[in-house]
Amino acid sequence: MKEAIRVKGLTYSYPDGTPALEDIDITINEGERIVIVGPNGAGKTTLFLHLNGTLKSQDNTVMIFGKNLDDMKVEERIKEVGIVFQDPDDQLFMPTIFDDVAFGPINMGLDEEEVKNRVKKALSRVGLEGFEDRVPHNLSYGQKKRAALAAVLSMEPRILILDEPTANLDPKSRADLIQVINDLNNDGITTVIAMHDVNALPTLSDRVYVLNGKIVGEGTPREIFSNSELLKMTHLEAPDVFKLFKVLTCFGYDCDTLPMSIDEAVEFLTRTIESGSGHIHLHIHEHTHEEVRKFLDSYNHH
Ligand SMILES: Nc1ncnc2c1ncn2[C@@H]1O[C@H](COP(=O)(O)OP(=O)(O)OP(=O)(O)O)[C@@H](O)[C@H]1O
Repeated sequence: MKEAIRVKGLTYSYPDGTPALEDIDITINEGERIVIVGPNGAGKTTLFLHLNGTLKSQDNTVMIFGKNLDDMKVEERIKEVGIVFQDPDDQLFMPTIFDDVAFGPINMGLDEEEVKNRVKKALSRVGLEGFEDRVPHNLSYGQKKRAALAAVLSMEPRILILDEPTANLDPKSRADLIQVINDLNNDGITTVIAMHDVNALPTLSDRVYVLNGKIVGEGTPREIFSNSELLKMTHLEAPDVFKLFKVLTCFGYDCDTLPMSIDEAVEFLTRTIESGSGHIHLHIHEHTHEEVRKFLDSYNHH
């Protein structure tokens, strides 16, 4: 498997002396879906700015598809790594959506026909067909988020980095955007996402890095959310579904199979019911109120 991103020993402090990253080691393979979680100020944005070369690192600290990022020209970098920032207003600054989505391809020196094709394709990928002449400022927040994604997709990067893609979206827009991101990943794009939304996290990641200035944890979503020490240390919460099922079934059930998302919960319940043996037995009543209380408290204190 090809390595898409390798970060080795990345340490960074801002010019005013604020330390942001310490000795970061990360390896991401092509096609992986990675989520980076961590509290506010953990260094997620700073890390992302190193991954597209906006912030400079030492030689060979950041390798993109085996090449030292600092040796790559801007045109080469934007073909490999696209970043969608948290606030779409940071990315939409032209008079029309067409201009915004065409901006990257034009700067890549593509001809007019190819620019038009790319804009059309990118807008269609995010469900904004026909939005070419719209004024970015007048779009809804959810539409702006999708337009900002289209403005990056039009450069057809092999690695897509998204900072808080699901923040402040209504449930339908959130689900739609998750689908778009997963479709892009299915087409082979490596996705690296920073998010606080732990409920959406399992639907967007194969592997998680927990960042808190340093990398303090790495593993599958299940490994991360089963590690209560790590959750406590980083003030992270497990997804609601996982917490709920843990409370309902942990007493006597195999915690390794507990669902982490609504989809997994539906699958889990269907499987359990169909298996016949399957009484989703609420063992809670067999335990004292005090035990259950303690269990819930251990979560609430994160
Ligand atoms: N331009 C800057 N100058 C000085 N310090 C900065 C600058 N940008 C960020 N920092 C500091 O670097 C640290 C990491 O910030 P960063 O924005 O990377 O965290 P984050 O994980 O993205 O946070 P959030 O979840 O709130 O978006 C913080 O202490 C922050 O105050």
